Amino acid sequence: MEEEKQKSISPPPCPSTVTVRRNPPRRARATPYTTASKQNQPLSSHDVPTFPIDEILSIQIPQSETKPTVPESLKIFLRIKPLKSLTTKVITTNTAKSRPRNVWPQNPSKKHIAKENRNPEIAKKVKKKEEEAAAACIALNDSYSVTLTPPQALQELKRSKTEVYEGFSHVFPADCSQNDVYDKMVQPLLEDFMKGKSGMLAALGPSGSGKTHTVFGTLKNPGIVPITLRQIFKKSDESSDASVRSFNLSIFEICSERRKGEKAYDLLGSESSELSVQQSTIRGLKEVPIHSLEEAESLIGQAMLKRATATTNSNSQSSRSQCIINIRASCNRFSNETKMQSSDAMLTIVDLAGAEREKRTGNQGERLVESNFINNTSMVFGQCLRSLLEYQKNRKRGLQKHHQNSLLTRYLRDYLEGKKRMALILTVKAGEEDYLDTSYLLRQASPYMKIKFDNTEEPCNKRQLKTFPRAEKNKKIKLSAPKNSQIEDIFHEGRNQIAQEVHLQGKKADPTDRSSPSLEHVAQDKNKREHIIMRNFSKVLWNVLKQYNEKLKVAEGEICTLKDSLRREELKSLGLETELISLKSSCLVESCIPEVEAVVYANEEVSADESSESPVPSKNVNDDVRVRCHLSSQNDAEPRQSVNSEENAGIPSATTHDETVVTESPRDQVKDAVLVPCHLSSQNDAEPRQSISSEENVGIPSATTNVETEVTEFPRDQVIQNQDDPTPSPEQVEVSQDCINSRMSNVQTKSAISHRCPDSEKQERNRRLLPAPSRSLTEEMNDLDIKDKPIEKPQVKNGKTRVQKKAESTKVQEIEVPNPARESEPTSTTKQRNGQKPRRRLQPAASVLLTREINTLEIEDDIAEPKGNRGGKKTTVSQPRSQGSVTLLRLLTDNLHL
Ligand SMILES: Nc1ncnc2c1ncn2[C@@H]1O[C@H](COP(=O)(O)OP(=O)(O)OP(=O)(O)O)[C@@H](O)[C@H]1O
Repeated sequence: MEEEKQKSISPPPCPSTVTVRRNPPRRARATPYTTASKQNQPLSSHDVPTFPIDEILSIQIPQSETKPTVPESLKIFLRIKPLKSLTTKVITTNTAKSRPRNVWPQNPSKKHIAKENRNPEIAKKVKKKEEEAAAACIALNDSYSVTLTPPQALQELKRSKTEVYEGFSHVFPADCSQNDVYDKMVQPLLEDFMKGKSGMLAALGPSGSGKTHTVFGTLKNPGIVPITLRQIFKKSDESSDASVRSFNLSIFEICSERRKGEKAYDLLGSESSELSVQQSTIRGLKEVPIHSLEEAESLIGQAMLKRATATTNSNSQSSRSQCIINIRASCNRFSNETKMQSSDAMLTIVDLAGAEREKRTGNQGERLVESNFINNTSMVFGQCLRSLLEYQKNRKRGLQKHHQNSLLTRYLRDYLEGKKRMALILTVKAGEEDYLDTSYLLRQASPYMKIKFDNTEEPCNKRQLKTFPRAEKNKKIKLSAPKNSQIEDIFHEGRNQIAQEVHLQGKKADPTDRSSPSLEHVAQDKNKREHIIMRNFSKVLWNVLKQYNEKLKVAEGEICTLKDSLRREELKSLGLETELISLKSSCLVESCIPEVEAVVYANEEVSADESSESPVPSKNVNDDVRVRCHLSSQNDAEPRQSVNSEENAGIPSATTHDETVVTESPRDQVKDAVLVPCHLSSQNDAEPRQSISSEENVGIPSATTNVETEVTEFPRDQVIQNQDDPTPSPEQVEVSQDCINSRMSNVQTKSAISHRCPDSEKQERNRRLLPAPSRSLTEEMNDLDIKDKPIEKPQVKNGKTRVQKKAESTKVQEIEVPNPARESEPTSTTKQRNGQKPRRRLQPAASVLLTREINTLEIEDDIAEPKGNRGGKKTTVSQPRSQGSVTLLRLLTDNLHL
């Protein structure tokens, strides 16, 4: 039990090997398609679906919904100044106290109210004034219209009548507050300004109508500028990305100096901060960043103290200049919350100097000049708006460039040309004495209500185009999925560029709008653009693939046709080659035909001679072609002579060696004499019968031919001597048996070549045996060969080798007719061809033998009787002597004078 407890308590034994897998293998997530295929059955290669290119191409891309941009009309607000009596009372009071100039507007109404409360008489007077004011020339119909009623005096004169002016964006009654004005008029502009849209607000009205009061207000009753700044910082505090937005404030005025024209002064700069003006550009304007409301209010109070004012009959602090306040908002980076892009926006508020009449103001001198400048500026401003209105009614007329007539209008050119949003607030006085001023203003400004403004912030001039590089960026955008980082980068780049331009130009108080479209809109456009691009790209790619497929098919067809043509050409080439070979062979044959024909002709001749007369040597024993050709040539020339000579040469030899045979049968002797060489060769060779035809005496001519050839090689002197002297010399008569044997061995060797000849007739001849009496003839021939030996052998050998080479090359047995045979022709044959008679070369040597032989012959015997087989090999015994042989013998006998 204790052991079991110990085991249970003790930890399990450590295994011998531990495998620790630090990074388990990961598998790809199953896609819906793979899961579906796994559920059904394994996917085979044939089940792979095709790429749904058709479906992709059939997708209809929704067209981008282009919202029609509704042009916004120029907003004109009307604010009615409170009671005239109050103002006059205030004026009188102020004149009495001589209020200092350029002091922050105070709230004198409360002071007067307090005084009124303390003095009941004053209160009564005020009520009377109010009653008079109630009978003012202008009456509020509703929030959008007023009724202007001329004074009674004017009505009686029928110079004017009651008029109703309607269509205002809002009409602020006399008892409205500054906040009401802000809420109705400034709030929409401020919202757009915070989104990056610029705007402009201008106050118009006669002098003392409350323009400055509406714009700036007082400490206790601040105007739209302090309220706007307050709202700006309030919104910035509420927003989480307030740190990324910064505001700058710039204030300057345009006034007129005698003989100097219009001048611009920076109200936030030093004392003598005059600004340089070039066309519509004001350089050197100080732009002060504002970080809090207090800082902004302080700057505004500072600017108001610097503004040029003067006391007139209409206004104790009449503004003598056009004052422009610019609030520029700049964004440091992209804000995800507000979706605002990092572009600057400018909110411009203009406090115009009130047009004034000389009679009412009583200005003289310099003030009158100022009044003219003010009136002129107001007039130009009005002309610009009227021109814009007329241009929008009829664009064919073109936009009149009245803005060039004043610095203010040049500066506000974009607004006055309807390119940017702006709003106007008309301040009027309601007293009867102010009827003319009010009527003039309403008549002038009421048509402005029809002016339209495009609600787009796209710039139109070149200067502002530089601040919007978005269009160029879209061209360079990559075809990839949109990413926030990319968008941020793009907007950062645009912001940097804008910041750079602002650094270069914005510091010079250029109030032009640098607004940009929102980020959301840009992202949607980008997505749509990429989608369209990808769709078009896929279509183009598909078409290209189709075209390549068609080209591939065409190329394959061309390849097939080329292959067929190549086969045909190969067949043609083969046919041509075979034809060429046949032509070559035929040419060879034709080249050999004459010789062959010569051989055939010679054979025919020989056979004819054989059949007619005697066994003329038609075939050479040696089968030497050279010899045969030689024979043929001889036959062509004088075949009979050569044959006869040969026969003559052979006959005595037989008689010489075998006298007994001759005595027995001269015919046989003659015949045997002809067959002597063959017989001799048979003695020397073991197979003479196979190569020599005894019937046709083939071996004899060869022997004789050889002899003849050898004889032709004799020196001419010797031949001539032989011819002249028929008696053979002892040297000629001496015949060496050994030489004869060697000669015959050569003959037999040569005959071996002829074994290749398939001629059956030749073979038949070779089977025959040579006659026995030919031994004597061979002895005679050997005598001749002795002297010719050193000369004859090389020729024979040459002939043999040539024949062999030719036989090996052509392998035509019957056509073994080389030309070298002719080359090696003896001079005698050449002479024969030339028509000369062949020499009887053997005559001198054979004549001796013939005389011996012929003496023993019985010429009268026509047919030689066989004398028996000498040596047992004579097969031609029974052959009768031909008629030719007999004739030959007779001729020999006659010629030899036997
Ligand atoms: N709505 C108003 N409520 C009370 N007081 C007003 C109002 N409008 C103007 N005033 C007073 O009228 C006087 C003249 O006003 P303001 O100076 O604003 O006129 P203006 O149009 O600017 O004249 P100018 O063109 O000569 O500068 C100021 O003292 C101002 O306090």
